[in-house]
This record gives sequence, C-alpha cells and structure tokens, in this order.
Amino acid sequence: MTDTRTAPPQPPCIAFIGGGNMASALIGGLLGRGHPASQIEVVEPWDSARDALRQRFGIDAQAHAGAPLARAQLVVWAVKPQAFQDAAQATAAQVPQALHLSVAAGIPTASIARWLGSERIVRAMPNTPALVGKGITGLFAARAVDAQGRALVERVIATTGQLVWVDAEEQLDAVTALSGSGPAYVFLFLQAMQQAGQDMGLSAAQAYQLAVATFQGAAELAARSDEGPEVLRQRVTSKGGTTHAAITHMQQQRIPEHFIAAMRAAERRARELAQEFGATP
Ligand SMILES: NC(=O)C1=CN([C@@H]2O[C@H](COP(=O)(O)OP(=O)(O)OC[C@H]3O[C@@H](n4cnc5c(N)ncnc54)[C@H](OP(=O)(O)O)[C@@H]3O)[C@@H](O)[C@H]2O)C=CC1
Ligand SMILES: O=C(O)[C@@H]1CCC=N1
Repeated sequence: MTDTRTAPPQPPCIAFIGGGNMASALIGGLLGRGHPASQIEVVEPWDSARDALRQRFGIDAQAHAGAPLARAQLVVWAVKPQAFQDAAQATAAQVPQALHLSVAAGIPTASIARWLGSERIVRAMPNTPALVGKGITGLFAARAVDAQGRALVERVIATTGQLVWVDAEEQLDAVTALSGSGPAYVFLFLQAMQQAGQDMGLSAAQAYQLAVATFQGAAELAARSDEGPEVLRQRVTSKGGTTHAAITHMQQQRIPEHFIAAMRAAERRARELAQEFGATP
C-alpha cells in the first residue's frame, strides 16, 4: 500500500539584509512562533552582530550576500536608509523572484524598485517594542503585491505585535513620526518623570518603577476604554487638585503644541531621508 500522507508545507525562507535591532526583533518573533531557524538567512557585515545572532538565535549569518539567498521567498531590508542603495545593488541579482519588505524609514517604493528591478515591494514602519512582542507596524504595499504577498508579510509582522495597513505611501511618514519614533518620546518622558521623582525625594529605582507602571497602566486603560483620552484625563483631574496644577502649567507652556511640532519635524525628516538617500539612480 502506498503512503498517501503528504509532508506539511515548508515555511517560507526569509532573508534579512542587515542583522541589527529591527531584524533581531523580527527574527525573535518568528522563532518564537515556531518558524524554523533553518528557514532564515541573514546578511550582516559586522562580526560582533553576527556573533550576537548566533548566540541569541542559533543563526549563522553571512558577511556578504551570496548564493544561499536564492531560496528566499521574502527579503526583509533592515539596513539604515543611507546603506540601502549599496546593499540593494550587492544583493538584487541573488533574489530576482522574492517579495521585498523594507523597514527603512523614508525610502520610497519607487527607489527600491529601481535598485532591485522588482515592483513586488511592501514598506513597513515597525517600532522597537517589537522586541517584546508589543510592537505596532504600519504597512504599505505597492500595486504589484498580490493578496498572497500581503498575507506572507502579515504573517511575519504579526509575530511582533499589531499592524495597520495604509492606502497612501506618504502616510508611512506620519506612521514613522508617530509610532516608529514614538517609543523615544515615551522614554524621554520616562526620564523626565524619573528625574522629577528624584528631585521630590524618591530613589531613582522607585521613581522609575512608578513612571514605567504609570505609562503601562494608562496605556492599558486607554486601550480597554470606550472613552477617549480627554475624558480619561478629566477623570484624573480633580477640581482645584494636583493634576489640574500640572496640566495648567503644561498648557501655559504650550507643551501639546510643541509636541505636535516635534512630531511634524520627524515627518519632515522622513521626507528628507527619501530625498537624500532615495533620489539617486
Ligand atoms: N530602530 C528603530 O526604532 C526603527 C528602525 N527602523 C528602520 O530599520 C532600519 C534598520 O534599523 P536598525 O535595525 O535600528 O539598524 P541597525 O544599525 O541596528 O542594523 C542595521 C545593520 O545592517 C548593517 N548593514 C549595513 N550595510 C549592510 C549591507 N550592505 N548588507 C547587510 N547589512 C548591512 C548595519 O551595519 P552598519 O552599522 O555598518 O551600517 C547594521 O549592522 C533603518 O532603516 C530604520 O530606518 C524602522 C522602525 C524603527
Ligand atoms: O529614527 C529613525 O530614523 C528610525 C525610524 C523610526 C525609528 N527609528
């Protein structure tokens, strides 16, 4: 009698160009969801970064793009915007059939398509909480990407947290300014809250614990609540009380307006990156 059982389909081979922070977050997420290490290829020029990938994930990264990349169905571009064009030129010939997923800030699909000779491109803007499975990623797909391609990208990105598709590529600059850079804004606030706590007599450890738990708790409350942030803020703000004193000071100092202006600076910088590192042929 013949054995009619078929082997389960092999998970796709995913190649990472650049093996730094963002690649590590995605690789960690994939392995955590059972994606086999044997189905991951990484190209990373730094010895120390390759050692870190080996120790952390048991993955042998390559120093240069080479023949092993030919089996990749998805290539994740996780290099800095300024390194993208050189990396693309060194790699394109090895990956003619692949779907491409870029996490580089600013660099437009038109530039990537020119460098790679392929229109099958999805751009992603993740953030570093991806490292602990709590990321959120904005995604934009070029027209040549079909439903299967989108599904493959979603499968990879979902291992690091939530995702949001945008319809217009320019919206990715807003995503970059909001959630891509956003963790840095939170960390700046955490530093300020810790400093203020210390100035008022708490230890550094106490102040930090209080500040981090306050961000976590407030974010969770907002995520679970049907009410918007204004109502949630009013609930904290007793008439004539301490919160009122703090919020009044912030409003007098125009902190919300400055904060919005800061985010617009990030959005502008994303557009500049496209000009500086994406406009070349
Ligand atoms: N960090 C973040 O919060 C976020 C980052 N991004 C985007 O992710 C991308 C990567 O950022 P991040 O992971 O933080 O950067 P890292 O510097 O941690 O990692 C990128 C790695 O790629 C290496 N590299 C450079 N050139 C090549 C090449 N030709 N082939 C292979 N590897 C190469 C870099 O080396 P070298 O140092 O020599 O360049 C570096 O080790 C950026 O484009 C950024 O815009 C997006 C969202 C959030
Ligand atoms: O600062 C940057 O340019 C990248 C993109 C978003 C977060 N880090």
